[in-house]
Order: sequence, then structure tokens, then C-alpha cells
Amino acid sequence: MGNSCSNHLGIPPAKGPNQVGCTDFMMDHTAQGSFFRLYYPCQETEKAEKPDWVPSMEYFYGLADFMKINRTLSEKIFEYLFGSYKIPAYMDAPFKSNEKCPVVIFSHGLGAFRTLYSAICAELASRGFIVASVEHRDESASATFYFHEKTEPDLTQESLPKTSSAAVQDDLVKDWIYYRTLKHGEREFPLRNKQVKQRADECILALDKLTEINSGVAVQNVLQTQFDWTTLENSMDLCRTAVMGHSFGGATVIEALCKEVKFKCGVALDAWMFPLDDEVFPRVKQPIFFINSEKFQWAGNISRMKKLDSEVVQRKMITIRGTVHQSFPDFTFLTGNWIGKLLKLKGEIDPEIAIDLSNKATLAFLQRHLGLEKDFNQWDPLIDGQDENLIPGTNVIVLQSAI
Ligand SMILES: CCN(CC)CCN(C[C@]12C[C@](c3ccc(C(F)(F)F)cc3)(C1)C2)C(=O)Cn1c(SCc2ccc(F)cc2)nc(=O)c2c1C=CC2
Repeated sequence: MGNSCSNHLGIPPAKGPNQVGCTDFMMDHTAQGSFFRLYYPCQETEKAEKPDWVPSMEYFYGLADFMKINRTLSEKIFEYLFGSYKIPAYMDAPFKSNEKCPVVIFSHGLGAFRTLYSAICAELASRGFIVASVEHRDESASATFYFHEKTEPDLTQESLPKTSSAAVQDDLVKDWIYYRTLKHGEREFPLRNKQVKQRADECILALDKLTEINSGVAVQNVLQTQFDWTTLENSMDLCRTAVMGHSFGGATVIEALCKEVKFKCGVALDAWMFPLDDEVFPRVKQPIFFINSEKFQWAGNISRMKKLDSEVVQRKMITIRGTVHQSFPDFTFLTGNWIGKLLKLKGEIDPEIAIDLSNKATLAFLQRHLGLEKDFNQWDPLIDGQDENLIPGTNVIVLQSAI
């Protein structure tokens, strides 16, 4: 088309002063354990590889199920469209920071998984944060897995034991958990409310694991990675922790703040408020920042956010002009303009400008409420929506009676 494509396709590199490393952590061989991708400031390094954006085909299968498109067709499309993308971070690069890092726990949206918000998580890590992007096992992810030991005797022909006792295989088997669709006639709220509670518990468990790792306790990681977790001893400032999430992950932010006061503040990206009980709202005491897209929000959803308005604690809201719900996950960077707009993966605004505004406003809010001594306060005006591409509060009309 016309002049050559000006915007290179790919996840934009982080803008902060630190190089970014990433590695994966899985606590044990159960679906109840903690599973997250860690993004962190790392040493300058050439030899480390940038990992594939989607770690294995099962995630694409799950995504196809979630999108209700046929697996084999989608396998080709996803592989062709997204198979070769790399994450803007170095896998298992050695951790490096000359100061204690504040911590963010990140919660993905419905049908997503831990790797899909790398532009946001890598940006925070490049600014000196340690970010754990949780992969939820509540059946809201497109796909996720855990291991279980296959200890039942394996009596298949080729492994007939030489000895009398049955051969016991203790190799690890990956069990996949796929997205749970709503059954016909099933009411959505009970499922989503149960899931948001599990999601909050999984964010709290991830924080607890990071706390153990920070204290130098020897922590087991059942994933065979080349990362040395002992280098993270005494690296985190666990008085400065926040919880952040997109859509269903935004509801998870509210639930997690309510359950765990160690989370000093929350950032909810285009939050989907439906899964939350009304009785949660008065029990949240921490500052919250709602960063909304222009197209996704509606009066009922906004009026639930407004139930969290407070005179005594900071509750802020901005809307980014020209954005859609998918302007926050990485997909928004990975297709050309017209297909992106067709699939509603792109809005009118340049995706990199949108995510840059979201990230800078987030950094300013985190500095303010975690008491950081950085220069993120330069972006304070963004918290009040002072930018040509921002709207203070919301573009959605909410009837006074609905609040
Ligand atoms: C028909 C399916 N139906 C399911 C209930 C609605 C599906 N849907 C709209 C979609 C996700 C969409 C998407 C992805 C990915 C491509 C691709 F082509 F790029 F792969 C295309 C098109 C399909 C836009 C949403 O659920 C929106 N949404 C999301 S989307 C989070 C997500 C999921 C997968 C990703 F790869 C990236 C991000 N997270 C939430 O927490 C909530 C909602 C709605 C309410 C709460």
C-alpha cells in the first residue's frame, strides 16, 4: 500500500533506562500452585534469547476455543500472523539492580494468559520494577498448564520391566487447563465471582512467593529454567507493592486490594466490574487508578467504578481517546492497520502512543502511592487527564441516579 509501512510491526521496546529480563516460575506440581512470568531489570547482555511471545501451540488452541473459531484453521492463522513474534525482553538474563525494586503483580484478562501484556510489564521493569504476570488457573485463561508426576506403573509393552516389580515412571506430564465456556443456561455471575476470588488469591500467593524469594528461603521452581533465583535475595522492596490488571484482571485488582493490605495501590486497565460483589466496594481502602478505553466502557460498568469514589483516599479515572479494549494487550501491535481495526484490535489512535500514555500515567500514580524517589512525577498531569489524547474521568454518560 502507498508508502512503505512506517510503523514496524512488533511489540514496542521498553523506554526506561534498564534492560529487561524475563523468566518463568511455577511453584509445584499442582493447579493450586503459583505460576507467573517475571519481568525484571537485567544486566546488558547479548547472548540471551528473546523468548517466543506465545510459548506453545496449546495457547493458540485455547485462544481458538475462546474465540469460538475452529482449531486447525486458527492454528495456521495464528502461526502465520503471530508465530514469529519475540518479547521485548531477554530470557533468563542475569538480574541487575543497584537499588531495591518495587513490585507489581499483574493479572490478565478473560481468554488471555501470562505473556500477552509484555509491552506493559517490560516497560515497568525497564523503569526498575519487578513484575510478576500471573497465569490464572481459574479456567478464565485461554490455556494454562501444570505438571503432575505420572507415578502409576507403566505396563506398556516396551517398558515391561526386567525386574519383577512394575516399572514406575515418575516423569512429569503436562496437564492443560483450557478456557471454560459458559454452559447453556448457566448464570454468569456465580462463575465470574468464584473466579475473581480465586484470581485474587493467586495474586496474593504470587506476592507471598516473591516474599519468600526475597528473604533468601530456598524456593523450588518446577520449570527447568537457567535463571538463578537466589540472585533476587534482598532485591525487592516489599513495602512498595501494587496490583495491576486488564479487564477481568481489573476486577481482580479490586478484589486483591480488598483481601491484601500489602498491596498499597491498584491500577485497573479497562476494568470489567461485573464479577465483583457490591459488598467489596466499601472494604477497599487503597488508592485506585482506572485507565479506560474510549470504546469498551458502558454506564453500568462506570457506575460501579464510581461506587469506589472516596473523599479520603485517591480514586482517579482517565480515558484514552481513540482506544478499544484490545489497546492494552500486545495484540494491538501485531497486525497491520486495517486488519487490526477490522478485528477491533486497534482503535483510531496509534497503539504505541496509547500504551505510552497508559504506562506513563501508571508510573506517575505508582510513584505517588508507593512513595518512589524517581522522576515519574513529571507525568502527574496525565493522572488528571491533561493531554490532548486523554479525557479526565470518562466519556460515558452515567445518570446520577445510577451511581
Ligand atoms: C467471542 C468470545 N467472547 C468471549 C466471552 C468475547 C471475546 N472478547 C473480545 C475479544 C478478545 C478478542 C480477540 C483476541 C485476540 C485476537 C487475535 F486475533 F489477535 F488473536 C482477536 C480478537 C475477542 C477481542 C472478550 O472477551 C473481551 N474481553 C477480554 S479480552 C482479553 C484478551 C483475550 C485474548 C487475547 F489474546 C488478548 C486479550 N478480557 C476480559 O477480561 C473481558 C472481555 C470482555 C469482558 C471481560
